[in-house]
Amino acid sequence: MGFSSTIPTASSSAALPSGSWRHLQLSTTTRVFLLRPAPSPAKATPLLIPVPGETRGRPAAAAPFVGGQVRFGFSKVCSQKMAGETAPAAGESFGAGEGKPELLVFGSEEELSVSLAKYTAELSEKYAQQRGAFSVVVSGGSLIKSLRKLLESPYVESIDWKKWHVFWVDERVVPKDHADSNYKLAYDGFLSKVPIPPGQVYAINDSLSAEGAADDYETCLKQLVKTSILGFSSTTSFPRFDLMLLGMGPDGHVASLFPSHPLVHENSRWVTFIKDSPKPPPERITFTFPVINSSANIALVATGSGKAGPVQRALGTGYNSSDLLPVQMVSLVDGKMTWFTDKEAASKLHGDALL
Ligand SMILES: O=C(O)[C@H](O)[C@@H](O)[C@H](O)[C@H](O)COP(=O)(O)O
Repeated sequence: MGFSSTIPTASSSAALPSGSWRHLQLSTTTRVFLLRPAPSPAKATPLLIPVPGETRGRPAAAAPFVGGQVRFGFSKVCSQKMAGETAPAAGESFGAGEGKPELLVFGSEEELSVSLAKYTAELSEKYAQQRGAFSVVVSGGSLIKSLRKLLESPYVESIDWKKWHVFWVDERVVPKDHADSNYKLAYDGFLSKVPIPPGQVYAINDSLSAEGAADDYETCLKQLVKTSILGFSSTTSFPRFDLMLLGMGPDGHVASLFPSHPLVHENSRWVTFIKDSPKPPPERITFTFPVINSSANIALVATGSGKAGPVQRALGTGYNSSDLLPVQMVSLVDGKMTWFTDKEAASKLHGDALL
């Protein structure tokens, strides 16, 4: 795997197949929710969608989601729908549509990883055919382990890995072979096991300072936009990645954008740096919110009880304070956000009626 010094040429585009949620394999322990478009990044009201065949739905009145209505019912209990909306037949797409975040709650991290692989593979196919390239952003942390099912059949042999272009939403400013390196984490656990061309794996230049590495990475992204490897949002004038696979810290940080840190307000740079990260190591580079929020798709993966607080802040009601957690500032301008959670991470959202 190498640095991003070689800028690949743009590939040709092709017809776009429709990717959708209708192919998701949802277990009986998995629940799917749609979230109303948030009026502000702080507030989104989840709406229950029972899995087709599910019969244990709960009445809307029992839902701790304030204002939450059962949107589509597949059982007698969950039979309400939003005024003016048409319920799909059981088994039909759950597609939330652009702008509506979707919350998936899995019975286990294992089930989550199966679904995350399918979701990623479908987007890979979609963008490889549509644009001839698939731009994927990863974070560090447990996310990499959650991608493990992509390394198994049928995905490992069916995904067109040669179309993948891999980026980091944040990176620690350490050598690439350092134990703290997010590149090393991803390489050891994922990238070394799939045939993505090395020139399409965009690690930071680890010979530079934090400032220099951020500048270098931003320059790299700008070159890739010029060659159409990366999309560009004419709405926001920031790059538009096909998919960001993001983790979230127990403090609600995403990327290296930490609570109450001024970097969360950076609105002109594509890539910036931090030298006082509250989570070690202190020196990092990070994508900025305008870049994150210009994405076409974000999968925000949060598992375990340690994430329950920020999940509640992000998705529960009544948490639209002026002091937003970074995760509350993830708000796609024109894209689709999907939360992949387990029941522990979602536990503060709904009490025992759901789990
Ligand atoms: O560079 C980093 O420190 C990571 O990218 C970090 O932002 C991580 O993604 C979250 O802290 C979630 O990590 P876990 O999923 O391991 O909790």
